[in-house]
Amino acid sequence: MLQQVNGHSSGPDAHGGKALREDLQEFLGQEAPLHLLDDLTKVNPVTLETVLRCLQARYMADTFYTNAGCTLVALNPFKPVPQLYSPDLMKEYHAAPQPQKLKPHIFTVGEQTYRNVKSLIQPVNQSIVVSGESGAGKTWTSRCLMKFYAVVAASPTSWESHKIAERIEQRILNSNPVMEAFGNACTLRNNNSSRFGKFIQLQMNRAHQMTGAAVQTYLLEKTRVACQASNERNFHIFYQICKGASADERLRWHLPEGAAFSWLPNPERTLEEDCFEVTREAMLHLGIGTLTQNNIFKVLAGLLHLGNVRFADCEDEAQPCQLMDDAKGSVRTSASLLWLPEDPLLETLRIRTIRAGRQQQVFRKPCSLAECDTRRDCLAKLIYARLFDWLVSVINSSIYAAPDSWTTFIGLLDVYGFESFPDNSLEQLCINYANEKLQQHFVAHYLRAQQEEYALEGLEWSFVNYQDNQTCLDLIEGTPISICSLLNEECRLNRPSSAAQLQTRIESALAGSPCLGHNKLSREPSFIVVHYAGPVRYHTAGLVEKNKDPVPPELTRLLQQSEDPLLKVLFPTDPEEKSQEEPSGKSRTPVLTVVSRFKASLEQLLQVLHSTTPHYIRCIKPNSKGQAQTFLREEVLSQLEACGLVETIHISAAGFPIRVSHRNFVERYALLRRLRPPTAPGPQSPPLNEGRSEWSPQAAEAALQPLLQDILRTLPALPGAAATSGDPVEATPATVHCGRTKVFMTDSTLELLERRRAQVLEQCARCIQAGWRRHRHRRQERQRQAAVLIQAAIRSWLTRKHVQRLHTAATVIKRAWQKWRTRMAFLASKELDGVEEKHLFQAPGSPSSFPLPQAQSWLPGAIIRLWPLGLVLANAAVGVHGFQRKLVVWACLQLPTSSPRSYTVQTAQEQDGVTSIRALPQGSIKFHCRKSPLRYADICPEPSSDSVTGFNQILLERHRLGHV
Ligand SMILES: Nc1ncnc2c1ncn2[C@@H]1O[C@H](COP(=O)(O)OP(=O)(O)OP(=O)(O)O)[C@@H](O)[C@H]1O
Repeated sequence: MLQQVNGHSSGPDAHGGKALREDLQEFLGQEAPLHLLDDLTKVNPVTLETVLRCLQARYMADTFYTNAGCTLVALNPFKPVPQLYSPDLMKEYHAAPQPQKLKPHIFTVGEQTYRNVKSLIQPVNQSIVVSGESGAGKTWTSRCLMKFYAVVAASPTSWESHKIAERIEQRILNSNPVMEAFGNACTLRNNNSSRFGKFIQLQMNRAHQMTGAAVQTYLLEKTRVACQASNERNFHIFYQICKGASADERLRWHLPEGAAFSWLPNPERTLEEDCFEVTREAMLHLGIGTLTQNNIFKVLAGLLHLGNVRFADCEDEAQPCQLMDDAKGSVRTSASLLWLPEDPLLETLRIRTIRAGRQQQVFRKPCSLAECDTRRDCLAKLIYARLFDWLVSVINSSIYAAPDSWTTFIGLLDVYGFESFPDNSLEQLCINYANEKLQQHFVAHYLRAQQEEYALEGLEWSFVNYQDNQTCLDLIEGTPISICSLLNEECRLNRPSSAAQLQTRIESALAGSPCLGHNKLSREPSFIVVHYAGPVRYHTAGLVEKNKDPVPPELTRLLQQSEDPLLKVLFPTDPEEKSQEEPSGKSRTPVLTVVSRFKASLEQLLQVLHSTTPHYIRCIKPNSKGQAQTFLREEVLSQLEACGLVETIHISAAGFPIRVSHRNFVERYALLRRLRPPTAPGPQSPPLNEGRSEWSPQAAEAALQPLLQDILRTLPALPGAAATSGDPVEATPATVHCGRTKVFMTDSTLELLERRRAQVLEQCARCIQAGWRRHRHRRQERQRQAAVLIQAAIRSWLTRKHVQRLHTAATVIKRAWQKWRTRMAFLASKELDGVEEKHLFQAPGSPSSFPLPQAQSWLPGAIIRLWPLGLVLANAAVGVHGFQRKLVVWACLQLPTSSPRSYTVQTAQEQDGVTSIRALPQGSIKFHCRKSPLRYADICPEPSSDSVTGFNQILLERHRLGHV
């Protein structure tokens, strides 16, 4: 059963078949919800058959994406699916708190990588490997992912940076139609097949905005320029020019309507990729102006005409091959379009120059017909390959970001899928070699590493057998002897060897390899390599030549003579290059073969991949005809087997795809200990850099253990949290395992841990906020108290100053009052003295004549007693005037009415005041009452019983009475 599960069984035995049928019957019971299973790991049991049924059910229900553990399986719908890639859906996945909870989609992978970059968990850089057969949808998927990043990684803060980001993204997206026009072609398997591998690095700045990109291409199938398989086409760009050029351009490029070109097969087929305008527009956006574009298209037209150059076989070997009659015009047109001199062009195509001897003597040897054709094809391939590389460099410089402007990247790898044709050659060997390498990377990343690590970490784990392709890789690229080394050796020795000889050499040198096979029935010399995806037979004919990819130096020299501005850029006169391109047979410099160049670029790519967190999208082609709603089980099955998907599902379902070192785990999740009930104090986190002098890995591990256990003890809290998410699988207790140096967990556990961590961080943030508010309140309170204190001190100081001023004023008043009183007393006494004297010497019979002793005895008392009352009454008698008033005053003063002449009262009510009272002795007493100008004169400073006081007091009272 296990063998079947892993797809290794050669044929089901009776018992296995019965068991499988039973399983299937059980499974059939669940068939109804089959299309609802988002993850193939939930299919039970995980067999090719059940996985296939699940995929088919989903495909028929128009559900094209399914998870397979850590991999996303993408089925090609072969029809436009509205809303499946809409910007709204992109935003929905981007905004989702947990995109994994949404339906499986390439946007889930895109969002996951984007969040990983943001989380800064090592390794920060991400890569997405999109693999699958030709036509399975790799390019489509990469394009959609680029659009996704263009939408989500473009939320810059300022308008200016928004514009810059938009421009960069637009350029990155514009690079697609240009590269597809020049690098894609219609093949038997895909109308828009990428004939090159592509790794795009989307570079992001600290704010996680896309600031630039870099494109690396691999192994362009340049032979297609000059040689196309039947029913296939040349690169799209040739058809675009021929169909889309204006009348004027046709004239300039010598492309009349309906012209036949031998390198332009099947021109009658019209594809949507033939849109010339789209390519021109995109080139313009990438900074390739109309002039340069026209130059490029002129050169391409020149290549088309070159393809029409035909030679006739010449019987005399000493003579160069003659041109066919109808080819003369083609040579002329081609030479003029490539801006090359016509005769040297023709001569270079037909005559070989050989340098030999110490003096490097030059010999000229006419080429055979086959050689002429090869040289012509080589010239075209050389120009096209350089043009493609130049375009990639222009695209790169257009989307380039300075190294200090980006910090992280997401890499998108779109490589040609595994290929197996009836006739396979060096191209297929390289492509399948690349796929083997990527498969190994995948295996190393997910399967082998996982299992080896489990064993190392002491985890009990029932291992799954997986197909290790190292033996196959050893056969292809191993040292000291492998297919690559043997091919390179042939090129280096430059010895003439037939296809059969090469086959024998490979078979004898690598006889011990289990992955090398031989088809004895085949008439053509070949060898078989048993790849992880199946055996492929490679023909040895032409293998060495293709590997050499020889460029006759005369061809390069010829192109260096061109006056064409573009060709001048593509073929600069560089002496170093010249010496490299002229390897003599005895040269010791290692020959740069196609295989060695490809191997080097592949190793570089794998280095980048190894330094990133990889994600895998396996594209599956439901049928080879490109029809919608057609699911051919056999074809899908072979693809599932080829990509080792079932093994992946099986191991991912039961394994722990997440592993974190103890140290990182403690660093990140130590705060979860806050979730523990406060009664049990746990161990304190040791400072991670403490005690460097005595530091040892073992000691550090030991120190981390209690902490780790403490954190893991908080995990019983997790099922509760899981329950809220509504997924009972998350509540499984055995989702975390603590190994010797690492903690292993499932995706769902990691998700829960992250959620809990976010909760704790939120609590912490709240705590900090509360603390800060408390602190701020306290500080404000202290400030308020201090202000009150200062205000009180100032007020007290001001009051004291005020009282002092009052005191000084009172003293001044007191002094003035005393002075005034003394003066008044003096004046009064003086006046009285004057009156008395006057009275004494007055004639008898005057109205106020009293006997002196009597007057002396009652007068002062009467004055003192009566004047206040008199004044009061005098002033109180409001409304009484004239004599009546006098009478009132007299009455009040109890003056003797019998002798009215003895006193005089002068009132002036109309002025609110008493002018004077004159009483007995006549004219002896006179009070001058006047309102005091002093503010405090109403207060008697030192009242004494016998002093005359209260003038002003009386006046004030009177005044108040007047107001009543
Ligand atoms: N998600 C999709 N929705 C609709 N059509 C799709 C989708 N994916 C792929 N296709 C269709 O399938 C065709 C082939 O896809 P694509 O060119 O991406 O394949 P590929 O794997 O890149 O092939 P190759 O390796 O030959 O370049 C596309 O031209 C398109 O018509």
